Amino acid sequence: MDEHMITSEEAMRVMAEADLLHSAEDVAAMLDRMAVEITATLGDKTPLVLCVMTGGVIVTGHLLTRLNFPLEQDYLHATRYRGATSGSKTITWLHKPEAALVGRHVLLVDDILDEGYTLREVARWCREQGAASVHIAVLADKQHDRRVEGIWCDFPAIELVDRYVFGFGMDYKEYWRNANGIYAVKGL
Ligand SMILES: O=P(O)(O)OC[C@H]1O[C@H](OP(=O)(O)OP(=O)(O)O)[C@H](O)[C@@H]1O
Ligand code: HPA
Repeated sequence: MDEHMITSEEAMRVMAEADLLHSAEDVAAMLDRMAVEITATLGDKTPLVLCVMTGGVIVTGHLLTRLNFPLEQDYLHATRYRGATSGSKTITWLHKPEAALVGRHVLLVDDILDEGYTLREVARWCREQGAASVHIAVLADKQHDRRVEGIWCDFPAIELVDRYVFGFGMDYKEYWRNANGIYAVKGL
């Protein structure tokens, strides 16, 4: 068993003890607002929306149904936590988009901006590929002073306290990405 894995019984206990920070209704309202802001900025730019897998999959799906303008969709997979609750400083690319980025207005969509290593590297790579612009949208923008230099967020849906969170795409040791809301792990 992977050192970071927990049993489904432990996963049940984590959920039972967790604090609900934002309900599904809160999240929906914040995504509505985010979609309006993205539309104002990118609605006439036919952006290429890139989902940052795995965590970005749920927010990307919910967001896309709120964007009523022409866009293209692709995905990438970059990871640095790999099931742990603290990450390495370097990211591992597991998949790069098929779509050409040259001259495109790219919108990166991810679940959480935490220390920022992941999105900083992904954004740097997009620019290196020739993107005309790179915007970043995240469901959760965690508030603390450990952010790396050179990262930004154009469209944060929710500002979060500095706790380890799960739900709506975010995992606790690979569980509960499916939780319909944002929860904080007890004690973390
Ligand atoms: O701002 P950072 O401190 O870099 O952390 C945020 C990143 O960490 C998580 O991905 P993870 O590495 O867990 O990959 P996964 O989505 O495939 O689980 C999350 O989905 C973000 O991409
Ligand atoms: N929860 C889940 N995944 C994460 C977090 C978090 O708080 N920070 C970075 N990746």
